[in-house]
Amino acid sequence: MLSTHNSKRRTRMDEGRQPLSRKLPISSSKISPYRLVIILRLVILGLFFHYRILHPVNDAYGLWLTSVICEIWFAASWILDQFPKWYPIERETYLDRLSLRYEKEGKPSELASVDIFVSTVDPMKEPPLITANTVLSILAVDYPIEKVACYVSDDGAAMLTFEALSETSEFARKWVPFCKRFSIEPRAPEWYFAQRVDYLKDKVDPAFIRERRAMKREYEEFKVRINGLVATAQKVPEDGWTMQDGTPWPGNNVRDHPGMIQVFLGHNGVHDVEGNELPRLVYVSREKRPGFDHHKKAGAMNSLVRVSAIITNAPYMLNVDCDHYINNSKALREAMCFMMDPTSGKKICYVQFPQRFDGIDRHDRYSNRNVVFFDINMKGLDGIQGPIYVGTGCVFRRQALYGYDAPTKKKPPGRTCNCLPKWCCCCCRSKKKNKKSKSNEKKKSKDASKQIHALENIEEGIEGIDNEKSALMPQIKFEKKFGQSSVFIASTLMEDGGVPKRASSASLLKEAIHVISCGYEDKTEWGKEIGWIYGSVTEDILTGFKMHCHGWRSVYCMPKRPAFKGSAPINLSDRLHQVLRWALGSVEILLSRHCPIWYGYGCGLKWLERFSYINSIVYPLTSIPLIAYCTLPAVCLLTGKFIVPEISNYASIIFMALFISIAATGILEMQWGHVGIHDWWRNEQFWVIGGASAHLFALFQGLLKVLAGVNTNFTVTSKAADDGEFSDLYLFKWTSLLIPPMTLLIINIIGVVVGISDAINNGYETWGPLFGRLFFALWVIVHLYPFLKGWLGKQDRLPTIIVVWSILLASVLTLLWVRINPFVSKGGIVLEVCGLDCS
Ligand SMILES: O=c1ccn([C@@H]2O[C@H](COP(=O)(O)OP(=O)(O)O[C@H]3O[C@H](CO)[C@@H](O)[C@H](O)[C@H]3O)[C@@H](O)[C@H]2O)c(=O)[nH]1
Ligand SMILES: [Mn+2]
Repeated sequence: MLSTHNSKRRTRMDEGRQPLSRKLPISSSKISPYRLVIILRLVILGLFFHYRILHPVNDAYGLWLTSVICEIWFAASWILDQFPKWYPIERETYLDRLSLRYEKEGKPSELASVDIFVSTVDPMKEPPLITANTVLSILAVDYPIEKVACYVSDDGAAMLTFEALSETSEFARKWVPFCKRFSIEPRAPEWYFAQRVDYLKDKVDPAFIRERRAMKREYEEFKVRINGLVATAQKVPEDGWTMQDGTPWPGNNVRDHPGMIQVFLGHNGVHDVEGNELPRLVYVSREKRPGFDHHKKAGAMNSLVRVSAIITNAPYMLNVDCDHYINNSKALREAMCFMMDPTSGKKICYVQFPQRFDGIDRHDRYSNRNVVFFDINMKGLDGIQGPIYVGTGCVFRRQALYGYDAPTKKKPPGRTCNCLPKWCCCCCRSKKKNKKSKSNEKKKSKDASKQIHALENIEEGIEGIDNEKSALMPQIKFEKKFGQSSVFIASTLMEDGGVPKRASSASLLKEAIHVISCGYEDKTEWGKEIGWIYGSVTEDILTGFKMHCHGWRSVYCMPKRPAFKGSAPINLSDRLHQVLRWALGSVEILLSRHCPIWYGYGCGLKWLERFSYINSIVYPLTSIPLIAYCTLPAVCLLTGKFIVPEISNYASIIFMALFISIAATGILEMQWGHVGIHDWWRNEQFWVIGGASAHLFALFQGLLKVLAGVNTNFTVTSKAADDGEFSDLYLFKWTSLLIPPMTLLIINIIGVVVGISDAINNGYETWGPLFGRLFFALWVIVHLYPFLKGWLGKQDRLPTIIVVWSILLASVLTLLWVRINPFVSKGGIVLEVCGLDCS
């Protein structure tokens, strides 16, 4: 008896020493044929261009040239997209080993602390109830309470958000213990109560049923209070808002207000209804003044980095958009399986989770889920240097955000080397090495003591400064880098996080206000080398790119139960505006100094990773060849010319082979990525729709910004609250983004009509060549089909397909009728239409 118990304990201890996660390469039966097909496709592509370039179309030289140029561009962008998918991997985590290792019985938990950032800006577009749900899911996360702090950044300085947060903190006192007692999922009440529970099936505990009902009622009342706040916030009083204690709300002028910080939970004995502590909840609205560039979301995030460093200074942080709630309460533990791994953890800058969504129509008409990206491309990157950062659902290592290089055995941390070619870097390092190691010892002790002295002058003394880093940089250098807050600087030196114990909360709060003032970042490296990087509305790509350039690696984590879920714009116009913003962000990076084509050679960035970054910023350029290529079929049908000459047998074999290899890569990719054909097809369609509209506009706006200095703004996408099921899908808002795809659609439909009627007029011998052109035009039309659906909307309850066919049929029949009309003689069509024989 005793011995079995002992051996059990021993295996458990062994288990605790095992790795916390494992790489699962894709099985070779799936990946080998995939790679083979890619190589074949490359060869076929070579033969294809060989044929295309040597066989111009003499009577339609312009058409031929345009099409070949477009094809070359498509081939190049295919290469950029394809090769980063060469080594896809998946991963597995072992949460039980994590807790065996870091949560030993009878001892306090050794899991690392995490600061969680939520960003919100406009309470009208981002309803407070949604933000509240996100905050609740964070407060109730399955992690030691004292190790979690939630910071909400309010860029809208809205009293509504502030008061909603106050209500939320009150409701959390009941919600958090309920979640933990019954281990429910997800811990965002709106989504939890939207799930159905089958009380009969699982013999559910009657106590649970009772409490669930009571909690549901409580939540309903909470919702009523929040909606009440929203209702009163609709009309601004003449002299602005006043708070409950009668003082005016400091944020009445959104563009000109002081920094505001309020700690709601996790201090002076606010406990939940069961008497337990709650995680900290902090409201932050950074200072705004006219004449300052606030750098949108990136600026907001950097303020939170500093505030959190002063108040809690956790070594890790998670950031989520206000609508991305925690759907899997173990999400933080999942991330820690990578970050806290004693062997491989140290080199990881962030753990990115895929974005998953609620409330998207079943057909996912506008490819909102982005499944191909999240399930194929990102897994590919994970096999190279790690996924790109997508802006939300990402756990960072704080030190990696401070602009340090990834640790290596040879290189001391703290050295940065960008932009210089490798040989230069190497030679400068080897030269300096000798000198440094000699003087290092002396310098270290001297600077460190100076450092400590400087810090003791401000309120708090600091113990446990990382001597090596402070030795490398004197105080002045730190201030140039991080700004004038010595408390913040001191915090950056504590690699394992934590704040000095002697600090009084009043002085800390004063310092926290200081670091969110709008001049704080002047003449520092914030946004340039450290924190979230400025200069693009897609700050995410840039921020992740910088870290990869410093040699860090990132990790893609896909737990079975999605870790986070958010909402996405489901109507056509909002979706196009979202894609427009993303593409614009990419163009901004393309034209900036951080362009991955030029930037960061000689550092840790792997070349396939670079390919992928290049791909993610040049894709808006593809809109031009794409639009040209989609116009070609219509032109061909109208003029009776074609982009290839009379086809030989050899040529038709090549064309078929190319077509088959394209299909084959797609199919094999779907297999290893576990993506369905439907999602894949949506992705293809939206690639054309977005390319023909949003990407083109982004290109022009981006150029305007660079050439004329027109500023780009961050149009926040609205997060629908709880109005009717998908009512939004059919919402049609006019925007000029719709013009190019609309035109493409119309000219191609006209082309088809003219082509068919022409063939009818000229007898059946012309049907052969017509077939090629028709196929080409239909290819464009099927890709634009979701667009057509969105455009026609729901007004006419007729199924769209009927509308399309009736337009087509009607036109063909009309023309036919004109052709066989016995009352007119056989002149040209044009003459016949007017009904008079003028000759
Ligand atoms: O001045 C601003 C503007 C925006 N935001 C926040 O930024 C987030 C993203 O905005 P959203 O309109 O939802 O953009 P999406 O296109 O849905 O977001 C994706 O793309 C963005 C990059 O364009 C990333 O920042 C996001 O994390 C990512 O989810 C929201 O939480 C906003 O509150 C701010 O905090 N301050
Ligand atoms: Mn969003």
